[in-house]
Amino acid sequence: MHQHILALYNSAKKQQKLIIGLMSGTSLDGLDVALCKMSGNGMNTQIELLAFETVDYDDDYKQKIKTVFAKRDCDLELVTLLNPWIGVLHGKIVNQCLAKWQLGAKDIDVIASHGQTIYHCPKSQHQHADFKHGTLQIGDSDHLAVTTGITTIGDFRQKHIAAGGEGAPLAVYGDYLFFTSPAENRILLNMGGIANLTYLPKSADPEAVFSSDIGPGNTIMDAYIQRFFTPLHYDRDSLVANQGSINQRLLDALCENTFFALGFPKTTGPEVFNLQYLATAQAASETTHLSHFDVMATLNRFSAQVIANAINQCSVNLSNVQVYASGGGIHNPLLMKHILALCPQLDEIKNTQALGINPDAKEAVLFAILANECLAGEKQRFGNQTQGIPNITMGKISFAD
Ligand SMILES: Nc1ncnc2c1ncn2[C@@H]1O[C@H](COP(=O)(O)OP(=O)(O)OP(=O)(O)O)[C@@H](O)[C@H]1O
Ligand SMILES: CC(=O)N[C@H]1[C@@H]2OC[C@@H](O2)[C@@H](O)[C@@H]1O[C@H](C)C(=O)O
Repeated sequence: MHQHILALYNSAKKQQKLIIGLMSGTSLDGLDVALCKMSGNGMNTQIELLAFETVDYDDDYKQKIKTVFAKRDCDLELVTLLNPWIGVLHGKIVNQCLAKWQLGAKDIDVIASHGQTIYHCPKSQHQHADFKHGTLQIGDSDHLAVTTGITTIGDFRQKHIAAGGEGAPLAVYGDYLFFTSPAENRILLNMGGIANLTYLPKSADPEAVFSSDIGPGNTIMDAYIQRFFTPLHYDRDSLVANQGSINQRLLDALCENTFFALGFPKTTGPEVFNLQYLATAQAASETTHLSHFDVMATLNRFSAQVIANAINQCSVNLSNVQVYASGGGIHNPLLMKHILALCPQLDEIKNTQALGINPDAKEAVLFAILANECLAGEKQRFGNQTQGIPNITMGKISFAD
């Protein structure tokens, strides 16, 4: 037996494993690195988040990725070069974190690497008869494995598409295994660049679980700030949006899109929700004259409205629903205030810290759970195939040598 197969076999049998989850999301802000102590699998999954870092990307990284990110036309040579470059860069970041945590490569069972999404196009978006859903993450796992000396599990989304899903959201798998509770119906809401949610019934009935992208979280607000408030990258503490007023005509135009009429599950990305999307809505509503502050106030409300609509749609006819939020959007006070105001049935929106997981680390932790399932999982029912949740394990394995 090959030494790495044996090592994986031994890891899979271990009572406790150390898995590093890596997430680099659509906001391009940095790499989230979550050191997870994991035991069990399936519904018995236990996680202790031992350490967490977001290692900010420098401007050079952001510029390089933005050249190809969510672009239909781009330089294929650059994509080819970025794929290993990001893998190596992520590997070096892991090495820095390990040094800081005083751990060595041998202490870690596996790395779970999401990679960097550069394009996502479900069929509802590309509408090409010859093709099914498509998604592309770069930051090759072989390069991560060689750079760190740690077996790396990556490229999680392709299996999901191969088995009938859209390649996202994958959060539902980890959410179901770790956050399901007989005490209450739960909505796990993540607000990164794109917002998504998972509904977890207290019955734990896989048939009733569902998950979907919702629409923009921070992505259009971030793009607007980066364009008009250089050198800011986002509207920290809603300082800009707070200075403007919501323009109802622009808000209505922003809400006019076929994506919102689609039922759950559905997925999207900055390929759709971007500055061009805003420009089209401004032209349609004759609001091109608005101040930057009013545009930001309206964009903030737009995100809140689509998020609140999704929560309300999920929780109709249900009592005892608690929402647990995560992702960078929880730090945007105006966004949180609007969402709560638009969901009158909710007394509060908690965050996943109340369930023991740092809300900024949640997505990275979720990929660690997917890797744990790839390694130690058994046949598990997660959800209903027609709800875009095929019963599969995900991830491709890269050895270090
Ligand atoms: N203090 C803050 N005030 C306002 N917004 C904030 C604050 N902190 C973070 N954010 C927002 O959160 C974003 C980052 O969120 P997060 O890291 O969850 O995104 P992501 O993981 O890249 O996205 P996705 O989940 O779509 O892949 C920032 O770009 C910013 O818009
Ligand atoms: C293709 C892609 O990278 N999608 C991301 C993105 O960011 C949020 C939302 O859109 C979600 O669908 C997904 O990430 C999370 C981790 C998921 O798959 O659950």
